Amino acid sequence: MERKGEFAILSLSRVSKGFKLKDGMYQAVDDVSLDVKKGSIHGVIGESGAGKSTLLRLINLLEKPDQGTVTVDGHNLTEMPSKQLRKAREKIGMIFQQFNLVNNVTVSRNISIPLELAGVPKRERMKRVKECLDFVGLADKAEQYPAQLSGGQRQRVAIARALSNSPGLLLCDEPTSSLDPGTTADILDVLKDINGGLGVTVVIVTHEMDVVKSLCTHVSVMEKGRIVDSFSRQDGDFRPAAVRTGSYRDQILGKAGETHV
Ligand SMILES: Nc1ncnc2c1ncn2[C@@H]1O[C@H](COP(=O)(O)OP(=O)(O)OP(=O)(O)O)[C@@H](O)[C@H]1O
Repeated sequence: MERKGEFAILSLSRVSKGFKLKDGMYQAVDDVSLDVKKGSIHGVIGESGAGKSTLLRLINLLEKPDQGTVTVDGHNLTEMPSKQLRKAREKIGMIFQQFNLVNNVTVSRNISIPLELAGVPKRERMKRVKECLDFVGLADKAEQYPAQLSGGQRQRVAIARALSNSPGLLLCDEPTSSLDPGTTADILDVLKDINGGLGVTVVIVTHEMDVVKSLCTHVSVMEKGRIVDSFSRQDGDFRPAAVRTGSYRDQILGKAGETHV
C-alpha cells in the first residue's frame, strides 16, 4: 500500500522502445513499468547495453516510446502537444556522462540558456544563474569557458544548468563514469544535497555498484531491456531476491556472501 507522502512523481506504464537495425528490430526497452517515489533517489543499475540510457531518455521523451505511457507529476507526457511538452520538460533536469556543455560560451551562459529558452527575463536570469553557481560551489568560475575547468567542475556546471529551471525531477545518465573516485564522491554529495536540500527527486542510471550503494534509496535492476528486480534500501525490504543469489539486490543490500557458509 502506498504510504502518505510516498506518491509516484514518475510512472512508466508498459513502455517499450525498439530500434531498427539492418537485420531487424532491436528491443532496447521491453514493456517496462516503474514507479519513482517523490523525494527518492532511484537508481537503475545493469550491464552495458541493458537499456538504461534509453529508459532514462524515454522519461523526458528525448526518445519517443513505441508503446506505453510516461506520467510525470500527474501529467501524461506521451499525450501532450509539443508546446505543452516543452514546458513540462523544463521541470525535468538532465545530466550526462560527458557533461554536454556548450563549449564556446561561458559557464554563466551555459546555465542561462535553459532560462532564455523558457522566456525568463534577463534580471531574473542573472539572479538565478548566480544562485545555481553558488549552489554547486563555482561562483568564481562564472566567466570561464568549459575547457578551462576540470571534469568534476564541468559536471557541476552541468548540474547547475539542469537546476536552473527549478526541476522537480533530475535525470542522471552515468554522471560519474568519466570521473576519478574522489571527484565521484564530490558529485554524489552534490546530488545528495539536491535531493535532501532542494527536495528534487533523482533518477540515476549507472553500472557502478558503489554509486548505488552510496546514493540511492530505491533501486531497479535492468537486464535485456526489462526491469528484473526493484526494491527499497530504506525500509527493510529484505524479501528474498527475485533473481539469482549474488544478484544486484543481494550485493546492494549487503547480503552478498551470506550463502557462502
Ligand atoms: N539510437 C539507437 N539506434 C540503434 N540502437 C540503439 C540506439 N540507442 C541505443 N541502441 C541500442 O540499444 C541497446 C541499449 O542501449 P543503452 O545505451 O540504452 O544501454 P545502457 O544500458 O545504457 O548501456 P551503456 O551503459 O553501455 O550505455 C544497445 O544495444 C544499443 O546499441
